[in-house]
Amino acid sequence: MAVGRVWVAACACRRVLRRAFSLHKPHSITDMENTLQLVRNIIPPLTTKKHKGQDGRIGIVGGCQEYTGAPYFAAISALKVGADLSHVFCTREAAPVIKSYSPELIVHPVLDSPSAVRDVETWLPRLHALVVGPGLGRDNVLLENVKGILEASKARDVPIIIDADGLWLIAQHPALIHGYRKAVLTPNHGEFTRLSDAVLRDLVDGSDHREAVRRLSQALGNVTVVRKGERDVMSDGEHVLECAHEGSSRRCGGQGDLLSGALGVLVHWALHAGPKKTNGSSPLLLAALGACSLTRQCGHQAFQKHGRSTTTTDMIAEVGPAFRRLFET
Ligand SMILES: NC(=O)C1=CN([C@@H]2O[C@H](COP(=O)(O)OP(=O)(O)OC[C@H]3O[C@@H](n4cnc5c(N)ncnc54)[C@H](OP(=O)(O)O)[C@@H]3O)[C@@H](O)[C@H]2O)[C@@H](O)CC1
Ligand SMILES: Nc1ncnc2c1ncn2[C@@H]1O[C@H](COP(=O)(O)OP(=O)(O)OP(=O)(O)O)[C@@H](O)[C@H]1O
Ligand SMILES: [Mg+2]
Repeated sequence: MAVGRVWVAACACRRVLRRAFSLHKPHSITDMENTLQLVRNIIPPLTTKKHKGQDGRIGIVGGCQEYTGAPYFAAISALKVGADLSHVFCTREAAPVIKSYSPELIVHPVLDSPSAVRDVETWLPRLHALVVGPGLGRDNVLLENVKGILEASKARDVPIIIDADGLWLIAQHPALIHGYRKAVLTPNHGEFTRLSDAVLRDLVDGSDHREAVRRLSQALGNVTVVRKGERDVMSDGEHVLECAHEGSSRRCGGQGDLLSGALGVLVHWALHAGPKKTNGSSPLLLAALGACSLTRQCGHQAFQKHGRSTTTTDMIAEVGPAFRRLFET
């Protein structure tokens, strides 16, 4: 009986997934199933043989006077997805606020200090991925420090996810990330337009999202780009994946922050899994597909319970069940 129930749940989930994902070229359903199986492959098993930190130490660079929620959402989402430790590097005055949201986060009040780059650099050898931008703001002193943090992270080969105001910085200085193959950019509609205007010489047909994302990725030297929206479209300049997994009709703030934190962990897992597990597919694209589908599944489940009052906090409460439904059934 129990086995039967599990099998039905798995089948129902597969049916949803078949409808929800498509590859750029007309690949078969089996190809899509295989792509999702590859996402499942990168998830590390839970065993008693590991030490704290092994499944992910993620850093979030962001958090200033105006925005304390965004870095919190990203950092707590990384933990809920399965990272062991989540660090937030924010300004001095944002730190006590972020700490007060959760005792589970490690919060460094360094981002507006003259020694910001050095302070973050000392942590870099211990971090598996860095998420740059949620709640960063656009203060020039902070952005200068973030430039230094990006250079230091690249020099150490640390995977970098860039979101929100981090993308504002990239639109001003695309060379900061150009050609770095361990970078993922996660623009929303406005951020994508700003980046395209800054980077592409000639206009792209705005209605062809897949081609627009592929071209932006290519122009940035094949960094992976995830364009969030009604459908999420992601590309490494060569391959294009699309995620239209059922989400919610609520557009409350913070959902992109959840996605960026989740992506930080999945990028680490995908790179750590190695080419045998990913079967030659781009690890960053697989991680992106996983993070998009998970965020949307969280939205779907939260919306079923809370309807119009759904907020990002409700979605974060769904990370565990959503993860199980998508990847562990
Ligand atoms: N609780 C917190 O602390 C949170 C803090 N956050 C932090 O806030 C900071 C700024 O982030 P942001 O996303 O508001 O940036 P920004 O570029 O000003 O975008 C707004 C512009 O884009 C447009 N626009 C957006 N989407 C669109 C769409 N689908 N379709 C069409 N237009 C669209 C929109 O257009 P409008 O509706 O105004 O005409 C507007 O012009 C950043 O640090 C972030 O992390 C957030 O993470 C939320 C939770
Ligand atoms: N119109 C839509 N329909 C369904 N899902 C959407 C829609 N727009 C965005 N999403 C989903 O919401 C999540 C966040 O995307 P969104 O565009 O809201 O990011 P954002 O603007 O950066 O969010 P944030 O408020 O955190 O900054 C993504 O998983 C995306 O798939
Ligand atoms: Mg955002």
